[in-house]
Amino acid sequence: MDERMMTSAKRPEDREAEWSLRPRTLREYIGQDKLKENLTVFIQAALGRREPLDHVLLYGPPGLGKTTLAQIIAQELGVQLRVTSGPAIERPGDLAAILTNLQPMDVLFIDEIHRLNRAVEEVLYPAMEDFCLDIVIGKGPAARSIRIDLPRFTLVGATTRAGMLTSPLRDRFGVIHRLEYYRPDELEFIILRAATILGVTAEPEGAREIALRSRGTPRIANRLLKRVRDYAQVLSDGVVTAEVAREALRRLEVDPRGLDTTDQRLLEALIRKFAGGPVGVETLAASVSESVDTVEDVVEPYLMQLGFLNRTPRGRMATIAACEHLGLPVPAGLLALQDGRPAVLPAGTGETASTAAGLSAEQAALSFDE
Ligand SMILES: Nc1ncnc2c1ncn2[C@@H]1O[C@H](COP(=O)(O)OP(=O)(O)OP(=O)(O)O)[C@@H](O)[C@H]1O
Ligand SMILES: [Mg+2]
Repeated sequence: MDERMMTSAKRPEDREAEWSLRPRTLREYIGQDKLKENLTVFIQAALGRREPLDHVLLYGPPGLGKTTLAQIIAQELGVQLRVTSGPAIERPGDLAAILTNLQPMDVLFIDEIHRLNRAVEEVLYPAMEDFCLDIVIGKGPAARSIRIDLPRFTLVGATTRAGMLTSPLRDRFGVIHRLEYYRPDELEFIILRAATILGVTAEPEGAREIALRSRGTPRIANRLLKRVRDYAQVLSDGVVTAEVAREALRRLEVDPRGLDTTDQRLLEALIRKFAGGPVGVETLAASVSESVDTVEDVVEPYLMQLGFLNRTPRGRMATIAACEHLGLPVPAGLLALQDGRPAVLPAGTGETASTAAGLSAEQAALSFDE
C-alpha cells in the first residue's frame, strides 16, 4: 500500500474533495461540541455589539478541521475570509500589505502561525492589540515611527505545534482551543454526510467500519471513503457495506484500530529492537525512515491517544496494550512498569518530561501536546 494513505497531513488528492465536503456552518460542523458552543456564543455577542470577534487560536493534529472552522467563523460573521500562512509572510511589509487591505470585521486566517518569523510577529502584536501598525521610516538618527490605523479584524491562527508559539503572541489571543480527535460515532456521521455529497450509497455499518479506522480524523475518514467506494464498485454492486469496507481496508493495509504500516513498524521497532523503550524520538524516527516532525505531529499523537505509546522523561515507551495489539511478546522491562510509565521518576536528575524532550521552560509551561 501507499504508506501515506493514513497520514493526516494534506495530500493533493484531498483538495477537490475537501472543498465540496467542507461543512459551511457551525450547525453542519460535527463534533468539537465545547468549542462549537463557545464559538456560537462569542459570535452572537460580537455580532450584537457590532465588534470583531476576539482573536482565535486553534491547535491540534492535522486534518481535524482548523481551516474548515476558520471558513465557518467568517461565514457566520458574514464577513470575508483572507487566508495566508506563517511561511508565506516573509517580510513585515508583506503582513502590512495584507492588514491594510482588510475590510472592517474581516477574518484573517494564518495557518502554521508558529512559523512566522520574529520581525513579522512584532508587526502583528500592535495589529492584534490596538488595530494599528507602527512603521519606522528612515534610518539612523533621522528615523521616526509613525502609526497607521487598521480596520478592526479577527485573527484566526492555526497550528499543529502550540508549544512553539511565543508567549507574547499566544497572550494576544482571546480564545485558545485545542481540537480533539473525533469519536467513531462522529466520524460515522461525517462519512455518511460525505457519502451523500459524493453520491455514494453507504450503509451505516459500512460507515462505522471506516470510522473505526480513521484515526479520529475527518480528513482520513473522507479519504478512506473514496478508496472504499472504488472497491465497492469493483468488488460488488457499489454499496459500501460493512463487509466491503472491511475487505477494502484489509487490502489497504489499515488495521482494525486504524494503524497503517508506518505505525506498525514504529511500534514494532520500539518493542523488538529497543525492548519497549525508553528510546529517543530521533532514533525511533530513523528506524522507520520518517522525519522527527512527522513522528511527533502525526504518528505519535494518535498512538498516545490509543494508549499504545507514552512520552516519558527518558524517551518513548511502548505499552503492554501495544504489544497485545501487535501480537508481540511483552518485553521484560515493560512488565515491570505499570502501563508503560515508570512508577517513580529517577530521583535527583532534576529533569522533567518537558526539559528532557528538549522544550524550553516557556514551551513546557504550555505543554499542549504532552
Ligand atoms: N467537524 C467536521 N465535520 C465534517 N467534516 C469535517 C469536519 N472537520 C473537518 N472535516 C473534513 O475534513 C477535511 C479536513 O479539514 P481541514 O482542512 O479543516 O483540517 P485542518 O485541521 O485545517 O488540517 P491541516 O492542519 O492539515 O491544515 C475537510 O475538508 C472536511 O471535509
Ligand atoms: Mg488546514
